[in-house]
Amino acid sequence: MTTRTPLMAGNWKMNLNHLEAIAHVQKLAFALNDKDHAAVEVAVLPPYTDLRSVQTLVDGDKLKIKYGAQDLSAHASGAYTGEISGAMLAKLKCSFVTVGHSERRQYHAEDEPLVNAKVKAAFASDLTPILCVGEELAVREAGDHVAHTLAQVDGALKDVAAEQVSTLVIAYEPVWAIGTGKTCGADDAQEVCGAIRARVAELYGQEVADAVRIQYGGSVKSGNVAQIMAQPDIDGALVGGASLDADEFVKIVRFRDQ
Ligand SMILES: O=C(CO)COP(=O)(O)O
Repeated sequence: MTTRTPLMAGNWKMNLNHLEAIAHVQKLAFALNDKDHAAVEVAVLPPYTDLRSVQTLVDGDKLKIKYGAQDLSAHASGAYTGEISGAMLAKLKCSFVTVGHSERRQYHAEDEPLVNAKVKAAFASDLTPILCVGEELAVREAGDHVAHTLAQVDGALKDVAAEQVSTLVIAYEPVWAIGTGKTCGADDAQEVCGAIRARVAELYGQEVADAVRIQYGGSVKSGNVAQIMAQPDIDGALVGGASLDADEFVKIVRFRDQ
């Protein structure tokens, strides 16, 4: 059985300008110690306009905090006004990029083929995609949440090579639990995360499935993170609102103390 390093990632969404980003990452850097970094990989996912400032700070002070973007273009370069390529993010030394977040699927009509193309674009630039999947409330109420989420995994990973998948992060984010204060029960989150790992094993073999990190996302806070992290198939959290409060995010990183 592979030991997977937990990944706590803060998805800032459309919050914090570049000056606020610097202050926020400085606070995190001041609070986090070597023991925290040895136990947990910590990442922030700021808006694009903050990335250069975050890179300068992380590089300059040799911080162990990783960072990445919230989206990328499916295209490598060219006439795609407003888009940002994987190569541009790699040049800024981003480690991660979220792909297929439910807010992109919902407000920007991102469908499975586009999410699949973005996963491939991320890998092509040596970025680790954090592939977001999860069902809406009506789907859960109909009892179709596992099938729905696995279909999203299948679609996103179409024609992606096994060596790449073993480095992937998959975030299970039930849409009804995002920003609502309603957390998915730890058992319910484990049900889906376990099913995702089983699906990766079916598609790519057990070794790949054991290596893939699966996060839970949706109203994660210091008060519920320990229960979530106690689940065998949950290897971290993708944190929205609570990641904007540095003290709270540090407590989430220290989930073992909560
Ligand atoms: O969407 C999320 C992270 O990507 C979750 O957001 P909240 O933690 O604010 O519910």
